[in-house]
Amino acid sequence: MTANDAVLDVRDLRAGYGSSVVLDGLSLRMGVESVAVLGRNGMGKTTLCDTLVGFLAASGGEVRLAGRRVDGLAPEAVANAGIAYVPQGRRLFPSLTVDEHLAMLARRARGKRWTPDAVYELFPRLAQRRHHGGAALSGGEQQMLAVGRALLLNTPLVVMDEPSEGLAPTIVDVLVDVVHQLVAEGVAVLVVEQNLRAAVRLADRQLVMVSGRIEAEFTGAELVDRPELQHRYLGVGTSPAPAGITAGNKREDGSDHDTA
Ligand SMILES: Nc1ncnc2c1ncn2[C@@H]1O[C@H](COP(=O)(O)OP(=O)(O)OP(=O)(O)O)[C@@H](O)[C@H]1O
Repeated sequence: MTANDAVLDVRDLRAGYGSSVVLDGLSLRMGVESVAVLGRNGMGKTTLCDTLVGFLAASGGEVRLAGRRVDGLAPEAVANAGIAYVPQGRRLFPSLTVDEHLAMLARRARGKRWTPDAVYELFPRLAQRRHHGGAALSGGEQQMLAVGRALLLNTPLVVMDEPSEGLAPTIVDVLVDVVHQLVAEGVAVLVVEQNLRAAVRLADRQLVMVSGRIEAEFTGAELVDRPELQHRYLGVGTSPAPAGITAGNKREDGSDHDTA
């Protein structure tokens, strides 16, 4: 991939909070593909997402989307430039229904690939719950809505922060299918993941973040069979991990684990 055909090209990105440096010269480049960023708790994965989408100002470096600088733009301008965000915790409005969430973006989605109807077709479960408020949805339904809302922006890049967190395996399957479908349709997907098994299924390349930089890159299921690398990069124990391998000290089956 050359600099010209990169969808996302991040160079020497620096960001943090006050005097605390979190992103310390992070570089990554991706084309139309799905890429996962893994790392222990506190390594700066959410900070990376927030900086890419303009929630947090970079203190140095560059972020280019299809060659165009987007660092320094406000979140809305970044979304308009072409990066949609599915934030950790989904950030939905508890008092708005599913329909109302999608209606907010319906006008700008008109005539494009992803409209509210297309989102309902992708997630039939969401269509059944269209008149329910955000607070009445299960964790899986909330994640579908958060993804659907991002799709309505019809951007060339979607950034997802820990999309599989707390989801039942069947919902993770749905998420994996959606990400593959997006890539097949020409949309790049950058996913931050704590869960190695989910990361391997969601993305062809896994980048490991250590101390605010990308320290290593793996492809396919390389990391799954290498406990010593998991221990080194993700902080998981050296004994064989159970069904789901989760970086740091987070639980695989989070408290909002659901079967919806
Ligand atoms: N709003 C904030 N103000 C100050 N420090 C923060 C803030 N948000 C995060 N940090 C610090 O920045 C560092 C990176 O946090 P970040 O949430 O980006 O890591 P992470 O890799 O996403 O971890 P996790 O998986 O636990 O969410 C941590 O040391 C964290 O305490």
